[in-house]
Amino acid sequence: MKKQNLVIVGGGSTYTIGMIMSLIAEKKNFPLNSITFYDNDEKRQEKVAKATSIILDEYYPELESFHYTTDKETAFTGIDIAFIQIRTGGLQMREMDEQIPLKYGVVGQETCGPGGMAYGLRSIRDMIELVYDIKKYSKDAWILNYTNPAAIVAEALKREFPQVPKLINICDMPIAIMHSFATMLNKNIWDLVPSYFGLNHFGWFTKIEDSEGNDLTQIIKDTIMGEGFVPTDQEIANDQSWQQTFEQARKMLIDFPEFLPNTYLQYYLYPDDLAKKESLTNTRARQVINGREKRITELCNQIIQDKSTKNVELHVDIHGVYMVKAAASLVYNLKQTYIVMVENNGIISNIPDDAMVEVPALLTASGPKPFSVGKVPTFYKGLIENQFAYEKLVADAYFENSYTKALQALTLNRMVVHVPTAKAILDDLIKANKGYWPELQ
Ligand SMILES: NC(=O)c1ccc[n+]([C@@H]2O[C@H](COP(=O)([O-])OP(=O)(O)OC[C@H]3O[C@@H](n4cnc5c(N)ncnc54)[C@H](O)[C@@H]3O)[C@@H](O)[C@H]2O)c1
Ligand SMILES: O=P(O)(O)OC[C@H]1O[C@H](O[C@H]2[C@H](O)[C@@H](O)[C@@H](O)O[C@@H]2CO)[C@H](O)[C@@H](O)[C@@H]1O
Ligand SMILES: [Mn+2]
Repeated sequence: MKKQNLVIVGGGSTYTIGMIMSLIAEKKNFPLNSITFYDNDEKRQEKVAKATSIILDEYYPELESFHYTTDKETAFTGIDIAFIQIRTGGLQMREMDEQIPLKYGVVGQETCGPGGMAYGLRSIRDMIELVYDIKKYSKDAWILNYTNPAAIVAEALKREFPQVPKLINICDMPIAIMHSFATMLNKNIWDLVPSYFGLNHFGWFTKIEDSEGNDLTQIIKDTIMGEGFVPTDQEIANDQSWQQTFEQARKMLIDFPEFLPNTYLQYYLYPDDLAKKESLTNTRARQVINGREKRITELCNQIIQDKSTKNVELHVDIHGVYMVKAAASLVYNLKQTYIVMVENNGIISNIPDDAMVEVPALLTASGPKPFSVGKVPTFYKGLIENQFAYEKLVADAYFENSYTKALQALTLNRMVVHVPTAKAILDDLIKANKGYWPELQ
C-alpha cells in the first residue's frame, strides 16, 4: 500500500481534531506519509495545528511529516489527496444566514434553507479557486469535498469542472443515521448495506440489509415508531439540537411510512413548526460557537499547555472515519460501497440526468460506480425535482450574477415560498454578504 500525502484544506476547522483521531484509528487501512494543513486564517489554524502536532507525536510517530501553511503552493505540491472542509465567512456569517430569514418567520438552515443559499453563494468562489489550485500543483490528486452546502457546491463544481476526474462530494448524514440504526439493532455499522436515493440532505433509505442479505428495514421502522429515534455517534449523542432532530424521524414515518427519511427532511416537511421553535439569539450557529468551537479551542489550549494529551479526552467520530474509509476505497481501488454525490445520468431514471444525486456507489480508483435506483414514486420525484430546481437556480444566480435567479431559487425553496418574503430575505442577505457574494443585478 503506497503511503498517502494528505492535505486538509480548512486546517483550522472544528472537525480537524476528530479527523486526525480518525486518521490515527484508520492508519492501517489508509497509511499516510505526510499530513499538511492549509487554511487562509493563520491564527485559527495555528492553534489546531500545534495541538495536532502533539497528538501525532504520541499516536502516529511513524508519520514522516506534519506541516501547516497558508501558502497554497507549499500545501498543494506533491499531494495524493485533499480533504476540503472550509467555511467561507466563518460561523459569524452562518449566524447571519440563520438570523436574517428568521426575522421574517423563516427557518434559515445553513445547508438546505435560505441560509444554505447564502452560504452557497459565498462558498462557490472559494471552492472553484481551491480545485483549480490543487489541480495546478498536483494534477492527479483526489479531491474529497465535504464543504457545505454540499449540494450547491457539487452542482457548481460539476459545471465548472465537467471533465476533471478524481473530484467527489460526500456527506456524513446518512452514515450518522446508520450509526443509530446499528446501535438500535446491536449490529456492526459496517455490516449494514443501505439502499438510498435523493439529493444531499434530501434523501430516503428504501432498505437496510445486513451483510447476509437479511432485510432489517421493518424492524428499524417498528423500533422508531415504538421507541423513537436518537443520535448515537458520540459527537452528537448528547447534543439537544441533534436529539430533537432525530426525534422528528418518528413524525416523518407516521406521515410517510414508505421510506426511512434523512433527518434534514424535517426542514422541508415542517418548515413553519421549526421556525416557531427557533430563537433569534440562539440559532444553531450560536450553539456551535458556544459548544463545539469552544470545546475544540479549550481542548487545543490544554494540549498545547501540557505539551501532551494526558488531560484531555480524545475520540474518533463517525464523520472522520467515514471520510477516511471512503478515501481509502478511492485511492486503493477497494470498490467498497459508500453513499456519495454523483451526476444522475439515469441512476434515478425519472428525474433529470444532470441532477447531483446522493446514492450508494462503489468507490474505485477510476471514480464512483453508482448503483441503479430506477423510478422513484411521484411524491419523492416531485420533492426532488423542486429541490433540484432550487439548487440549480442558486448556481445560475452565481454564474450569471442574477438577482432574478436568486429570487426564483428562494421562491422554490419549501422553507420560503411566499415571494414578498423571499424578496425581503434576499435583499437583507445581499447587504450582509457584501464582498462575499457576486454582485447580483
Ligand atoms: N458534508 C458534511 O456532511 C459535513 C460534515 C461536517 C462538516 N462539514 C463542513 O465542514 C466545513 C467546516 O465546518 P466547521 O464548522 O468546522 O467550520 P470552521 O469555520 O470551524 O472551519 C472552517 C475552516 O476553514 C477555513 N477557511 C475558510 N475559507 C477558507 C478558504 N478559502 N481556504 C482555506 N481555508 C478556509 C477557516 O479559516 C476555518 O479554519 C463546513 O463547510 C461544514 O459545513 C460538512
Ligand atoms: O449544526 P452542526 O454544525 O453541529 O452540524 C452540521 C452538520 O451536520 C451533519 O453532520 C454531522 C456532524 O457534523 C458530525 O459531527 C456528525 O457526528 O454528526 C452529524 C450528522 O448527524 C451534516 O451532515 C453536515 O453536513 C453539517 O455540516
Ligand atoms: Mn452533510
